[in-house]
Amino acid sequence: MTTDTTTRGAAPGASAPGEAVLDARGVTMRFGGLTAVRNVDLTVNSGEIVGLIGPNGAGKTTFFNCLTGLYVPTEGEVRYKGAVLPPKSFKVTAAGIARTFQNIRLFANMTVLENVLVGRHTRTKEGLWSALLRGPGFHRAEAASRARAMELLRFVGLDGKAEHLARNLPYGEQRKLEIARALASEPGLLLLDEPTAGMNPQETRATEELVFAIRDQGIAVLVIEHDMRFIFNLCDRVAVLVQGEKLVEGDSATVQGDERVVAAYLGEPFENAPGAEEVAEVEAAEAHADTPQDAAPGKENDR
Ligand SMILES: Nc1ncnc2c1ncn2[C@@H]1O[C@H](COP(=O)(O)OP(=O)(O)OP(=O)(O)O)[C@@H](O)[C@H]1O
Repeated sequence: MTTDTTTRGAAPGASAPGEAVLDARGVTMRFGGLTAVRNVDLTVNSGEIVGLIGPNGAGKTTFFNCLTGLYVPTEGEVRYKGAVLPPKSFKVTAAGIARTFQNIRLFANMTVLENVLVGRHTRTKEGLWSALLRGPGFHRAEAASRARAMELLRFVGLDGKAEHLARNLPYGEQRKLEIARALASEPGLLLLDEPTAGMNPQETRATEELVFAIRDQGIAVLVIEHDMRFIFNLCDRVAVLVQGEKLVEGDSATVQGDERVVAAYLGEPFENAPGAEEVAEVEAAEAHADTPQDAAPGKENDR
């Protein structure tokens, strides 16, 4: 893991321990006749990594979009550090919530450093005139922004590639760059939408460590992911959405042991797997097959 420990102090957007950073209540999102998210409550406290899991189409990304101002929920309320969120994504980012997307959304023809600098625009006070006149204030702000962007690139292990074009980075590094760009807005809450999708096991492990390091800086994290091992290793709490509703919420052991989750989600890849009775029948048949059959009447010629 390439995390630079010199950047491990509290992040600018860090919150007091135990503070409710995100408080979503009764969030419902309807698209015409389809209710994609129904009456979902979710809190994320400072210092926490919370997972959001559920089968495809369960409403996870729609819920994220309701948290980040991309959608205005049909019903319900989302608060960030006690204040109701404005219904515009750039205002949500300015308030302190940053996100990455399921499909990577980098500026492919810009450099790695430029991508992170773009992420800093909500924290840059210099206005249009300052940029046009390029006075000393502008140069100071620009130097500070570049220094912070380089610090973030060091944090995710991409400082050696600052001048590379984003499109030339390998896939796993593009995902890291997305995270660095999100961190550039100095959030108090980071939302990660499938951060390990398409990654190999080493990249997934490195992402896990990166998320822990982000949490250690005082940034709360809410993560959607289909990789269960990643989620259960990483998260303090996990909420399960099924058909738009929150089915269960709890620590990893609680969620993993919940039969409804096993049935609705964890069991899904094995949808056609035999039930307990069928397993017992097969085991009995196998045990029977292992016993010598030669003595069975009428079976001598069956082999
Ligand atoms: N803009 C939209 N208009 C209409 N229906 C939508 C829209 N966005 C999502 N949906 C529907 O809402 C439901 C939830 O979709 P969503 O993408 O939130 O699920 P998800 O849990 O993120 O799925 P996945 O794990 O596959 O990404 C789906 O039935 C989807 O087709």
